[in-house]
Amino acid sequence: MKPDNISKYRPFPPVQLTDRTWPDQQITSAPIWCSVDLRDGNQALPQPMTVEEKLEFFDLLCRIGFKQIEIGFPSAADTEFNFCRRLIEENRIPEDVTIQILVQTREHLIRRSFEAIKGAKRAIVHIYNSTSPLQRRITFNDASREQIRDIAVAGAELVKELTPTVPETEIVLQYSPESFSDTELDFSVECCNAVIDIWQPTPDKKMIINLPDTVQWATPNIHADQIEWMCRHLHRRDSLDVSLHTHNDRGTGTAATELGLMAGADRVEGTLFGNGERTGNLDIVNVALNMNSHGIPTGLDFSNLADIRAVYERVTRMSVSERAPYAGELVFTAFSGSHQDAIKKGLDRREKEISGTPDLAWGVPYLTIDPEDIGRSYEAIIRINSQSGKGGVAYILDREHGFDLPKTMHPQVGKTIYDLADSQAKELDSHEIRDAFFHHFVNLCSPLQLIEYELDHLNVGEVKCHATIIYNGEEKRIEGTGNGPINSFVHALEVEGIKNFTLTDYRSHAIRVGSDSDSAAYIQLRLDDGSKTLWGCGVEPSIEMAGLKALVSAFNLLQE
Ligand SMILES: CC(=O)SCCNC(=O)CCNC(=O)[C@H](O)C(C)(C)COP(=O)(O)OP(=O)(O)OC[C@H]1O[C@@H](n2cnc3c(N)ncnc32)[C@H](O)[C@@H]1OP(=O)(O)O
Ligand SMILES: CC(C)C(=O)C(=O)O
Ligand SMILES: [Mg+2]
Repeated sequence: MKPDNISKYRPFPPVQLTDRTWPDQQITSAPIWCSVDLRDGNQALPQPMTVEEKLEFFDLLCRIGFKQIEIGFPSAADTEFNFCRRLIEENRIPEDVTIQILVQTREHLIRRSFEAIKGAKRAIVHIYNSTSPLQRRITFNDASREQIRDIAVAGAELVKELTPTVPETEIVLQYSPESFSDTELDFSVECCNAVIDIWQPTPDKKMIINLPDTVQWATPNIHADQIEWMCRHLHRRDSLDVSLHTHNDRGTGTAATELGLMAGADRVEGTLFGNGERTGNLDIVNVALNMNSHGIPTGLDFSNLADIRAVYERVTRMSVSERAPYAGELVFTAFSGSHQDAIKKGLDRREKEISGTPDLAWGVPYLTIDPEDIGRSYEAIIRINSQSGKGGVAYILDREHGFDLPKTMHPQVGKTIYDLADSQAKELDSHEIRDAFFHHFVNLCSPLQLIEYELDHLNVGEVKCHATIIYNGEEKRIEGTGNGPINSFVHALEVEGIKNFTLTDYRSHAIRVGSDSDSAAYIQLRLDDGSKTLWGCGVEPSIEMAGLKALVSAFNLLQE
């Protein structure tokens, strides 16, 4: 921001609430959720959804588990009205779902809204008028508090009068002092209480008071103070569902909602992935999965978040940011080595500990939830670039290709792969990593190549190996004896005068992924002068041949 322009902004005044209790509260259960995707989300789209797209989105919201869905502003336009009619006339609203419609507290719009909901089994009629000093002064031309309260009262009375005109519909009433976030609290409560006094809700027939953070002017703690203050001063608190509706102007929609719940709210309005006016509405996916991550069930099913996101992106023509919590492309991806190392260790440890303890507490560094719980896979967790470490490379080779590299081989392979990523200045995908691993470590054949070998079993624990090799371009037959195939082959090389190493470690296993008939063997050799110790790998259908090829690979690497 231009420094000279700072002086035109003012701090937001704190709420006088010294005995606030919300900081000590914990969220222990889910609120009532209401999706406003089809209204607040839709009204903020450069190209609003068509009726067909809204129908598809409505079905998606029902599948996710929303029981309250604001379907639009039917009095605003024919498309909105017709959408409402189609839902009702085509019987598309599930028994346990209540539609909600929004309307300004203006007579002709309220009347039209009642026409829109005719025939619905249940509907929330949501009326609003703006209440803040800024809106009173600017939008309503210096209207007084009384004039604004009278708009709310007139709207509430008209809704009360029209309710009997739709006897087949169970009407739930909702009032929002729009721009609540910068309205004086005593005036917000005056408007709300005036409406409550007209509608006279009871604990058995509650109404909804929605307190919108229409524009976020203040920090989330102030929002929480406002909600706690309202909960203390609203009439008939036990007959109300107090509802939150945060936007995200300061990037704190989620925080404001979570603190608002701690402050006593019962209900949350928001949208999938935070679509909505300006910086958006509250992202319900975010808040609901945050709750799940603390073990709180929410009634919303995001177990296949990728499919939900795909429908959302197609019908809204918006996109989910790569860093969006839970849903973003990169949020379960660790690029840096220390993260990769910790995640691999965490997942490995969990795999070992989980048997017999299916509800073992989740505890993997850097991952707040198990990606599998929202339909994302472990394969995508770690990606490799020049910032990656040995742990990540080993993880990919293990999880995606079935190579369980010996621990002391990790630094050698990791360095080779991330040097490659660095030199190519790009991220390597899992197949490129496998290819690079094969190119640099597996079945190497220069300067030494093993063409074939046979074994004669001489005595117990003694074998003779006959092998055909090519060494420095020259084909030779060699022979040696030992206590096993590798040992006898090493002696054959010794007899030929091309052994300049000591075998220091050996490991083999069947490959778990892909070509499952193959075995992998790893051999570590140390040069006789002690200057190098390196691992090589062999991959073959026969475990014996894999071992010999691993030895040849390590030998070749020592000669570089
Ligand atoms: C924060 C939110 O998201 S609120 C929801 C906002 N969403 C929408 O408005 C989407 C749908 N709305 C629309 O399409 C249109 O606004 C309509 C069709 C509903 C109404 O259209 P119009 O009446 O032609 O225009 P518009 O909305 O600009 O009306 C402004 C007038 O209504 C008045 N007004 C606005 N809200 C209210 C209210 N709740 N009660 C009484 N008057 C109101 C304004 O003061 C203004 O009055 P003025 O003309 O005397 O200055
Ligand atoms: C209509 C109201 C609830 C609204 O969308 C807002 O204030 O943001
Ligand atoms: Mg809004």
